[in-house]
Amino acid sequence: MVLMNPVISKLTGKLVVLASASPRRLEILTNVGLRFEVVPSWFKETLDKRLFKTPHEYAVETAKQKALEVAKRMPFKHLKTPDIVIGADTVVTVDGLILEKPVDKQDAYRMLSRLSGKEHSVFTGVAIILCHEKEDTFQLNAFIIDFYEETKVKFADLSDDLLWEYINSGEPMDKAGGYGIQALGGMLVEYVHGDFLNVVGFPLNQFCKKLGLIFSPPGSLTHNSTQNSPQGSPVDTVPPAEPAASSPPGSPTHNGPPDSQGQNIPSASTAHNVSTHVNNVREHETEDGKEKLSKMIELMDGFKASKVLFTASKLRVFDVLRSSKTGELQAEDVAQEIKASIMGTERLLEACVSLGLLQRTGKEYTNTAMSRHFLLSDGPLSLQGYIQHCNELVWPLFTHLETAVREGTNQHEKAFGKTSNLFQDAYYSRHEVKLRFMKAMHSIAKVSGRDVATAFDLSKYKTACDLGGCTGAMAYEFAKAHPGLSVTMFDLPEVIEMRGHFRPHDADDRVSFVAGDFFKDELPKADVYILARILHDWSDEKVHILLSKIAKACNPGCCVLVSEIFLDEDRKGPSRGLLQALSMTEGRQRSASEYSLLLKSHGFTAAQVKHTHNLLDAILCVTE
Ligand SMILES: Cc1cn([C@@H]2O[C@H](COP(=O)(O)OP(=O)(O)OP(=O)(O)O)[C@@H](O)[C@H]2O)c(=O)[nH]c1=O
Repeated sequence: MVLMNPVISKLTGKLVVLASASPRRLEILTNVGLRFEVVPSWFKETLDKRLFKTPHEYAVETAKQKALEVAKRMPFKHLKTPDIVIGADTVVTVDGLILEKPVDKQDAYRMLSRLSGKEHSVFTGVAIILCHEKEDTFQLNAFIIDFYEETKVKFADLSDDLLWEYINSGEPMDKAGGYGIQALGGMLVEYVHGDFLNVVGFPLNQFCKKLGLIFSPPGSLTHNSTQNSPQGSPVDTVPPAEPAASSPPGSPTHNGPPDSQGQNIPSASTAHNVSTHVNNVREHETEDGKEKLSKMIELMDGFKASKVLFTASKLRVFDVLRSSKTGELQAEDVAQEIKASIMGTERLLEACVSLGLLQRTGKEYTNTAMSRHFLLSDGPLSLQGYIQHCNELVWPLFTHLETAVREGTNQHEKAFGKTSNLFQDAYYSRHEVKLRFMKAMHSIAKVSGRDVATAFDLSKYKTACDLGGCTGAMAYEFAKAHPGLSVTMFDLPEVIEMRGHFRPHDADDRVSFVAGDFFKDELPKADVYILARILHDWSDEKVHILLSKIAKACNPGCCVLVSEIFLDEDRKGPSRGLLQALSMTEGRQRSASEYSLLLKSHGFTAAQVKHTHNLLDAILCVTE
């Protein structure tokens, strides 16, 4: 590729990391020839907006925290230190409000109807972190350059019918303000003043100018950066910290953004959209011991945090808060609603605040954006089914972990008094247990389904069969993502019987249901066989039986899409997969190459592997 911008070529040979899951940012930067890795940030976008004087300060601070989280995590978790980490955050502002990504369709409607007929601003805050690790330490020196860009956009007057048609297209859901100017959303726009790509998610022009300033000849920022900032201030030193997921705002190990109660005052950026400047993060002395201790404390307390999440979910705390008129309640009111003691409820709510699950202002508790996203029982991405499964099934199994390790067996019998293994066995014969299991699988499929369904280009295929597809949630995601695809969901008769509990809002007649046992019965004919969260449950022997049946059913050119948590090739992570393995019976967790080998022996060649950064990854293998 011809590099028109000489600055981009200056980055050759450097480990550049985009700390963003946004496919648009990836595309914009790839298009100009930048070589980089994508490591999506785990920083939760929960900064208290009220603490920022302007929307762009909020966007810049969020961008900075996203990038910092990745810069801190990489030396620890990826065992490599990036040279440059880029973070960004896009917000839409109208009527003094900051609009981020809608949590559901109603939210998208609220946003879009507010934007209708008006001019609004789109701000993207960007942080560029220049890092280098001090030799033989895990300390990271970091310089942060941040800036923002503003673009004005005017929407035409939009009828409700048009808005709903647009919302039902699914496009608004992962986009700030609930629209994508680069796609269908472009139809809503009357004019754009300013950088178009800034609206799409990344102000490329200003970014390249900033790089130009950073990588300009001697005397520039980077040349000074290992000693002093241009203002003569000390080098930023960022010790490695734990990921935001396990160290949410407000927790003891958290060292950056304000927590929900505003206890940590943010280092609110004074970023200006025309001048580059360097923010000084606190300088820390190396205190390796303290880092290790806080990691230990986090591990020791991990089970308490999980149980707080499970208990608050079981008591429906998040639903109760959502249902209140204003979305906020005091501890006494919550206690009354969940029929629990005031003191116990207050402690639970306070613990939830410390874990980033709730916010508290004065005495009023509200859900955080993360909880609204994943913890409302009727939300489109609700994890409540899986949380209930973890609480009722996985938790008891883990209380017997020591015996499981000593004996090398699954502890179902000890925990539940019955030998049980997967859906067919005695334990699962109870209706409510079956339903709970299906709800768990349903929520995983809902949350990961879109990423799995869009992981590969399947446009040349006409039919798919989702083997063991449980409630059909994944099958519907495939149908939604691929307009030319009909999907057959194949599962045990008792599963198919119960699918009535999970009827989708927008049923699609391209999805059909067939009852059968994939080990015993003939498989429906299809071009694509989907195995999502199936193979890990079975031994290699059983996997071979199933794959040979699929191979027989396949015509040349057909493919198998396996979706699982893929272990790293050295089996050192991700811990999510290795922790799950501890309560497994017959099955095992495997890496992408292990799956590819299993498939290869049945004539399927691994075509592509996709790490989705969601709950499940995916591999596509094609018949030779
Ligand atoms: C207005 C507008 C926004 N977007 C997307 O909205 C997301 C904003 O969210 P974010 O929080 O800044 O980023 P993210 O997607 O959550 O990714 P991450 O950086 O990992 O937080 C980004 O994707 C943008 O492209 C469009 O694609 N088109 C538009 O017209």
